[in-house]
Amino acid sequence: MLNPNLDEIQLTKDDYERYSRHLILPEVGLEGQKRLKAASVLCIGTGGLGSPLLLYLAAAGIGRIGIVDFDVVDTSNLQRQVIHGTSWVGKPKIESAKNRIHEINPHCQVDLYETRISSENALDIIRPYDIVVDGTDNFPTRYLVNDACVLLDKPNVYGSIFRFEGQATVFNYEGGPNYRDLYPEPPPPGMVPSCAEGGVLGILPGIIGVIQATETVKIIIGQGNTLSGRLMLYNALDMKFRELKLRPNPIRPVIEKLIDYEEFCGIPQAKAEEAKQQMEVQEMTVKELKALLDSDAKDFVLLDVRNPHEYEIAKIPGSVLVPLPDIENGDGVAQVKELLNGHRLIAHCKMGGRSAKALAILKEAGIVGTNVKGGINAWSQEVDPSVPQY
Ligand SMILES: Nc1ncnc2c1ncn2[C@@H]1O[C@H](COP(=O)(O)OP(=O)(O)OP(=O)(O)O)[C@@H](O)[C@H]1O
Repeated sequence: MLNPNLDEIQLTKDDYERYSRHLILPEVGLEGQKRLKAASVLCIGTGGLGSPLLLYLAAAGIGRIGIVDFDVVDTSNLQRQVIHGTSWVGKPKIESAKNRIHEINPHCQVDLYETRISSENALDIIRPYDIVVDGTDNFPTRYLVNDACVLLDKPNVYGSIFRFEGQATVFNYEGGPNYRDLYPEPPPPGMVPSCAEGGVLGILPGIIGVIQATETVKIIIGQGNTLSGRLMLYNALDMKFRELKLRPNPIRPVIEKLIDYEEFCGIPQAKAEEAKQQMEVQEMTVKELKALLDSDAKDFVLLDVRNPHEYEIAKIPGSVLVPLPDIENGDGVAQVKELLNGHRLIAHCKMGGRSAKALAILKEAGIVGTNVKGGINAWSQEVDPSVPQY
């Protein structure tokens, strides 16, 4: 239970009406509603998870909400980031969120931090708030938010989503476990694909984000059993919830200060590897590819290494599909050899990364090819706007 000193907190006439369905719940009542009004919550990330949880925290009557994000609203966000509307595309997410929050509840104080939370600013940003809700989508930020919450002794309400599955829990609450008890080590860089690569059902963050909002409200009003010590797992396809027990690791290293989390998660090393891989393959622009396709040249094969369902969405005329996973497991290498039959190889994917990887594998099998810079997205932007970007 937070904010036990409620002497200074009064509800207005509008508050009584607005929160009447809370006030008649004995578990919330006047005292609980005052606690919500006195509370301050920092939401990091205003994307898939941040959107629904901010809507409900604002509607519930949280007195002060801080929002951290550096990004602008993109059209591809609108399928799940329901706090943002079409007219906000291209504008800062935090401004869009504040606008919508004040539409729902003008009494909520909203503090904006248009920045990437980092080891340099995290403690100053988090310190003034009672609870932190993590709505971000990457490992360095999750370890950073965890460690900052441990150092400042703040509860950290966690959620994450991918494709059709999500998880949620409460870290660092009343002596309970934290993120490092669940994941002592980050996964090897590149092993866990992002939602931008793997996709996500738009409704999924709504479910997980609303669970995060529920846990936040329960901590504030001191009711029910929180998810502290329990990791809730949700599968939307099976429509099943499961639970894992989490315990503080007795030999977990003590967190004494914030570190370089990009380095901890091996990201500079992964980027250097990727850059090296890309430098080692020959490249061509989409305009050069267009000129080649329009010419009489017939001495090449244009290989598309995306997945079959991406090929369904958009394709470059004349391209042949051999997905990267097939090349990785070896079957695709034989297929490419057969396709080439003495012709030269040009490869592309969505943005150029997967085709560079495919070409690096093929090179080891003695097949040298050229990568199309920027992939089909660049083709759509620079050559043929009728090809959809996704
Ligand atoms: N270190 C950070 N500081 C502040 N905001 C962050 C940080 N890391 C991630 N975020 C924000 O967290 C949100 C994560 O949400 P989500 O993954 O749904 O959105 P997205 O990045 O717009 O999605 P996509 O990658 O599919 O385009 C994003 O708005 C992102 O800008």
